[in-house]
Amino acid sequence: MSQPTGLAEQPEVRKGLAGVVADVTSISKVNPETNSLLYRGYPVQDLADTQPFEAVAYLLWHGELPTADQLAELRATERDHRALTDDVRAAIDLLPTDAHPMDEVRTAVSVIGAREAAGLSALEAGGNPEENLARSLRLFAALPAIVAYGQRRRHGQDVVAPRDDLDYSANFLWMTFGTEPEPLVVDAFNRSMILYAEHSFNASTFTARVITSTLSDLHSAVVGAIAALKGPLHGGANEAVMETLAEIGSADRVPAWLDEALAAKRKIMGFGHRVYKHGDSRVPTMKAALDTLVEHYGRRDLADLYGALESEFVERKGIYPNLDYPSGPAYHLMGFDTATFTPLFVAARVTGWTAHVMEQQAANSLIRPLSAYVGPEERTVPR
Ligand SMILES: CC(=O)SCCNC(=O)CCNC(=O)[C@H](O)C(C)(C)COP(=O)(O)OP(=O)(O)OC[C@H]1O[C@@H](n2cnc3c(N)ncnc32)[C@H](O)[C@@H]1OP(=O)(O)O
Ligand SMILES: O=C([O-])CC(=O)C(=O)O
Repeated sequence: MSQPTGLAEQPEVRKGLAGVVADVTSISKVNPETNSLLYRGYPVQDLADTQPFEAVAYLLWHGELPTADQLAELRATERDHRALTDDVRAAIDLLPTDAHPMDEVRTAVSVIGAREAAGLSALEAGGNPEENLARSLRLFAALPAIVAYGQRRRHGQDVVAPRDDLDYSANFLWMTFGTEPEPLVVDAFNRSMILYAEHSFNASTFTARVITSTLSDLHSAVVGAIAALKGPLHGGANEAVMETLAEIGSADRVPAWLDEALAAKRKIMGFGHRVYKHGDSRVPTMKAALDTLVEHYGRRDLADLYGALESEFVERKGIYPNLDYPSGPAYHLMGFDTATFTPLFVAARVTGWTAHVMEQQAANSLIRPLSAYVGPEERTVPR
């Protein structure tokens, strides 16, 4: 066996692209020093306090908040495309009922993409800015019915038709549970959608931009982004948080559980972040929404467990919760299955992903980094 190439001769490698600035963006600014997150210049917590999610989607796509007329127009189009279509339902129904809901959502977006690009060459499918804006809005409108049907199918329940008298968040909850949602729950859900909508060059968004950079189409980029988001180091953490809390069971068991988990070098899901090292800017807003739900549903036990794990882990490791930590239990209290949590993240993040797809298309350069080769030197093939 020939010797591997000497590492000493290699250029500097930034493992995981940590600290690498890959491009510019005007969509959001993550600032770990001030622990702030801006969407198009607006603090995310202020958007969560004041805006419906549809207005934030508009902001991410267009760069400005909508006027009343622009919001009404967006909402009218959203209503036109919110029902589960037959092709998507048939594709989901082909999957095992215990398929992971992220696989259902990924498949559903693939089906929509094939429908939208039917008859187009790969180059044509890339589309122009106007077509991609329209595709983004239709996909945003279609996702709630897909996520809601996924949860219902696992419980042997049929589709609930959308209601035109309800806005995006209330209708999402209606299609999932088939009951009129309470305003307090709608408000907490709306906040979670806004907080999850966008976060600069995270792994799934970067995946979408890599795919877009090859001149592939918007739906292909979103399918790739969904695949990246599924992983527990990224969006899949909100699901894993709930599993962790269920495994621990109660607040008094936290210290012993943590002793074992840390001795086994387990990652504690919902804690830590590649960019924020002193706390995630979105956590206080989502934690406040969780507190409201805890109060509403009378679940002090869950709040105690949540608080005990947070304070014990922060004290021992100095690693803080990320957005997935409060959103997991919040979605649980709203009545979502644990496996549905990451698809909810998809429904929110599709706004940020598609905004990045359009930004990438507007100033494209093929994303193709270099690698430092550490395999065998050139050698002769045995004959
Ligand atoms: C919406 C989102 O996507 S937010 C992220 C959601 N993901 C999670 O919650 C998964 C749990 N967290 C993690 O795995 C990490 O914190 C990540 C992947 C999010 C960030 O990772 P990185 O920036 O690469 O940091 P890295 O993994 O190198 O961690 C640095 C050190 O802190 C430790 N650490 C970081 N997070 C955790 C954690 N959640 N539990 C235990 N230890 C942790 C690492 O083991 C490492 O320790 P070491 O230096 O002794 O090896
Ligand atoms: O930014 C990241 O790396 C992960 C994250 O918090 C997100 O995508 O919301």
